[in-house]
Amino acid sequence: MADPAARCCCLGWDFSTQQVKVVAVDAELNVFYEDSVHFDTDLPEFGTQGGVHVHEGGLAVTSPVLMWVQALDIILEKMKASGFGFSQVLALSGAGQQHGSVYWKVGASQVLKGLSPDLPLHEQLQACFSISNCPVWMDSSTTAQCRQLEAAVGGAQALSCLTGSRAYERFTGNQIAKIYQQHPEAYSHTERISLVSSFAASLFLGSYSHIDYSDGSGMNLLQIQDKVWSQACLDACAPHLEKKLGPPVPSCSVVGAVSSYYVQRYGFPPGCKVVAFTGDNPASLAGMRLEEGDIAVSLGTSDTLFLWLKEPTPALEGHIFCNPVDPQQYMALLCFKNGSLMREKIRDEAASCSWSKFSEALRSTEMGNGGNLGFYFDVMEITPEITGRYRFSAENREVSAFPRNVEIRALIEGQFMAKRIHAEGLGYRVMPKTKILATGGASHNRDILQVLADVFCAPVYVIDTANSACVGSAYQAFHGLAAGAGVPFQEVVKLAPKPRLAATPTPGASQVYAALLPRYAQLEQRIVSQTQGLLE
Ligand SMILES: O=C(CO)[C@@H](O)[C@H](O)CF
Repeated sequence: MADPAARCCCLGWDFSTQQVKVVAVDAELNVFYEDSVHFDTDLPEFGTQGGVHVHEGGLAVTSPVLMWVQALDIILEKMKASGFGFSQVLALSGAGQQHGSVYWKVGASQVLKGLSPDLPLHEQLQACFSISNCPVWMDSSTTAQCRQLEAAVGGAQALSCLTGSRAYERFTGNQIAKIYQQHPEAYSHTERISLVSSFAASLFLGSYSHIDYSDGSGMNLLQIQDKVWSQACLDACAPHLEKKLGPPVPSCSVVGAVSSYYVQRYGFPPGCKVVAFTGDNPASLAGMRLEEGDIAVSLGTSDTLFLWLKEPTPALEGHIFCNPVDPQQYMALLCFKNGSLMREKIRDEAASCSWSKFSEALRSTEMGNGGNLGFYFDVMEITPEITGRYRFSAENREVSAFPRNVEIRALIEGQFMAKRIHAEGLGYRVMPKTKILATGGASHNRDILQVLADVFCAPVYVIDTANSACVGSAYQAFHGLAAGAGVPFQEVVKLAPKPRLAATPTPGASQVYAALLPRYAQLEQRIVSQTQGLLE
């Protein structure tokens, strides 16, 4: 790492599920410093596993808010000990795990405002939270509250049209409703409710930071078209909620400057700006520098799609958020649970546990797989809700098995056709300038990427997203400094390292999949209907 002591820079923070991470990015958009604090190993006194506590019954999942505070103390002390040049920091921004919520006790704002630079944060904020263990995105204990919210606004689709998603257990409005119902005292002693992102920004500001439009879209409370809280949703969750949330702001807003605590204790410049923090996924979209028409595919345990949308079509699956880098546009997330574990199972069954044999099978079978289509959901799929394996011949006749090589291609073509069909269901359209950015384990397999390029008929680039939320936050900090002059995000980040081209569409791919995609969609709907017992 180059000398971190004397380079003008912006900091990007990520308060994620398992750690707090920071990167420093210089004016040429090079990352020259990074550090992290892992909750389980660096703060063992909190007794978390994977940064969380899973409570009895496995539905309620929380994290101790003071663990997050103390992690910030530790990482700042590590940076100080390494001689980091805090005086060169022009601005900072950050990300937080989405949907989690923090409950500031009445009077906490005065403590935040008057922090003594002689003491660490966690010693001074001990009594500032009305809820010590914050619900996080892994919580699924609010099904009743989800049904109540949907009923209050006219149903699941109505809620999706209003807030970008139907009700989900992890979404913050439902979590707040549960706390109001089960801990009314704590709720009444709460003067401010933050997301993890705006909580982290508040620590730097020394006052309550606003919730940004993008992370606020993950609450089932924000009207994503008008960018204001939905009074119907607020009222359905808990009383006086608008006052406790404060007004939402655009994600590239400068929300203030670091408090004197950071100037005196660490040497930050008094004018160091704080740009609104946002959710980890919106920050990752910024870090990947997605543009209109692009799609990012994270090929991991679950496969996650990040979409840039101009005109969203809210649905009963997936999530539409306000776009973090262009307030007039949107982004969407689609999660496919049967990702790499499904690919590994078929590799073991049909390619003798060998990725090279798996790749050989893809190279030795034609695009379109002779019209054979497969659906492989060994765990209950999210998008859509199906489980089981289904195979169909070119004549749409269900068959019990495919030859090994056909099975392998049917899995990969099916996974990617599903992604394209459901992305288009949310309003996504492949455009002439579309780039597909691939990341995650399977993005190292060029033959898998070739199928992705063919199904989408678009070039596939590979990027390293290890620090995408942090790097995206640092880019947002630079963008917040420039946005005052109306400089668009893409202009601010044009010097950033470029992704590497990995695959381009095979000639004729467009015709092959134009024929297969509607068949795949019809067969998928047939399976959904059968699964839901709607067919006799
Ligand atoms: O729940 C999620 C998105 O909706 C997760 O990706 C969390 O943001 C992870 F922190």
